[in-house]
Amino acid sequence: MPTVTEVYDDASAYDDRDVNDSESGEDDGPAAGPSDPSIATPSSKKKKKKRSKVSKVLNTLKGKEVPQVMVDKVMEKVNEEHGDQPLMDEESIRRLLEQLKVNDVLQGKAGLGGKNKKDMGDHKFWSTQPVQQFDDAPAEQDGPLEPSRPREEVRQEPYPLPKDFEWSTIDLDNPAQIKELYELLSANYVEDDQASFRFQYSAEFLEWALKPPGYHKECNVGVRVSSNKKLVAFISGVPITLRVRENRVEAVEVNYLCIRKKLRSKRLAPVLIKELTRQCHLKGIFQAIYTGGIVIPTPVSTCRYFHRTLNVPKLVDVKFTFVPRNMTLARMIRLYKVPSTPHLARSGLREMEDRDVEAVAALYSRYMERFDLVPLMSVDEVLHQFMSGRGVGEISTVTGRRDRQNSETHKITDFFSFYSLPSTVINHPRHNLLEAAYLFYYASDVAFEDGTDDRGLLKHRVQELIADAIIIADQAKFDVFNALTLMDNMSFLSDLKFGQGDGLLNFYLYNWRTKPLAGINAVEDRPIGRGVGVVML
Ligand SMILES: CCCCCCCCCCCCCC(=O)SCCNC(=O)CCNC(=O)[C@H](O)C(C)(C)COP(=O)(O)OP(=O)(O)OC[C@H]1O[C@@H](n2cnc3c(N)ncnc32)[C@H](O)[C@@H]1OP(=O)(O)O
Repeated sequence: MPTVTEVYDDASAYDDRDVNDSESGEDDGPAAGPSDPSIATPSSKKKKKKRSKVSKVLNTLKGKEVPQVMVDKVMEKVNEEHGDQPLMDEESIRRLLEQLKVNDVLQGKAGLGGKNKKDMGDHKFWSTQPVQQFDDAPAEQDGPLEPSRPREEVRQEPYPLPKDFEWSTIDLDNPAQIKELYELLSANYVEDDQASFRFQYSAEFLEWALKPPGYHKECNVGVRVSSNKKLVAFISGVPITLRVRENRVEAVEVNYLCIRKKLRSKRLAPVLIKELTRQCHLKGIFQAIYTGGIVIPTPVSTCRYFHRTLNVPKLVDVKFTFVPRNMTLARMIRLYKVPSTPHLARSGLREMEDRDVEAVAALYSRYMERFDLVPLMSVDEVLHQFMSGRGVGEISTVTGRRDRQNSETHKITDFFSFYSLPSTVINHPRHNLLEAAYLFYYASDVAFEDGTDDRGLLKHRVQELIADAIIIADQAKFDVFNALTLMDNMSFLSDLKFGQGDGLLNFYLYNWRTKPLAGINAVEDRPIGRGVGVVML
């Protein structure tokens, strides 16, 4: 990983251009689709007619999947008779179709991106689990779906595996075993719908993610082929203390469920999940949090991925994004150009250090009160989450202002953090790796001043912080900066030129009932995005 230190040091090279400024003139529409679909026609009557035509075409498509061929067909239909002045561009149409899909999913009608094509009621495994089912009434009261049990009432022997396979606890203190896990995930973990990109967690990153304070080694559950001991499946759970609305919940964060491609669709996943659940029960843990692109019973919230383009030529080359019709590559490069030095370098932005950890922990705890689903972190956990990931691609910064009483000391007022998670570019002649940065946690004490939301002060501050995160990521040669519609992210995504992605991430709670939390939809008193305050690695 390139280091970022020189970025902070080079404050003299401070570039005063606002990261929001489009240098390419007013006609430079957003390239990767941050804007709402627009219909640019002069007369309102004409507009109405055209809109109804658009909705007619779109309505016929409700509930279906959105392959490229369909986008092309709709584009052709919507734009026919409009010659040089198309009503809607490709990206807008795709997004509208995606939106229809989202609505269907939320209504339980359809799966996403072909990931679960079966009927939503037909979940042989999940219908037996203590999770909210699709047709359950919204939870009146928060709490567990089934009671915790004493250790002696928990099944003592492992679940049976198909013959030829055996259980294997992955020892994270053994570099050879971490390497085996890395190899399993590199070849078999999460891919996008088109199988163009696959997450590539490094071995060091996995070690960091799977060894937080108090982790249980038995919760790294592997499956091997008995004859040759090859690792073919894995699931993990690390301890996490959650606040779900007003309840404190001791849980595990489940991640890295993976089965070798050749062994898919053999109902091995439910066995892995049950075995991990058993291990957790033996430790006295009866709740879990997990995320996934798949829709199963029942998301407590759904967030969308947004992407801030950095390396335009590469992203176009690998087809992560495309040059829209009304744009050239050169204009797109100008549009996404970022300054060379963080703006806050002047006000003390620097890498986080051990001495900051207590202040960051306090700032984090107070800031996270803004959301309904958050990890509660001890000082040790803050140390682990924001400092121990350093060598493996995590970048954490703090900024602050001088203490009024003592001009020598700084008071930490803000922090932000992001991490590196590259993806393998599958079958590309020139590029092997997409270097992606993912926004992690951040906080600002501006949130604690009265009326800051009304005056837009917090929005402004968070925007400054994330603009700097983008600059640092750009300097560190990341190709793209990703964020989800959670925490306060909605307040900067569009201004900082994030484009809406195809991917949705569903959040799930195991054995905990609560009403849906704000994600892509607002919920009661919470605006869009502001329910979820959990970022999973
Ligand atoms: C108290 C402690 C509790 C701890 C446990 C809490 C729960 C944790 C839950 C796990 C959180 C994981 C968080 C992450 O890591 S999310 C990342 C998931 N991993 C990947 O996407 C990597 C690539 N894919 C694969 O390796 C396989 O396709 C996997 C392993 C995902 C499924 O393998 P396969 O494709 O060969 O399927 P099957 O025939 O064995 O089994 C089919 C059954 O499995 C259900 N299924 C499929 N995918 C998922 C999924 N992502 N979450 C939950 N359930 C899933 C599916 O609905 C069906 O059940 P039902 O619909 O018929 O009922």
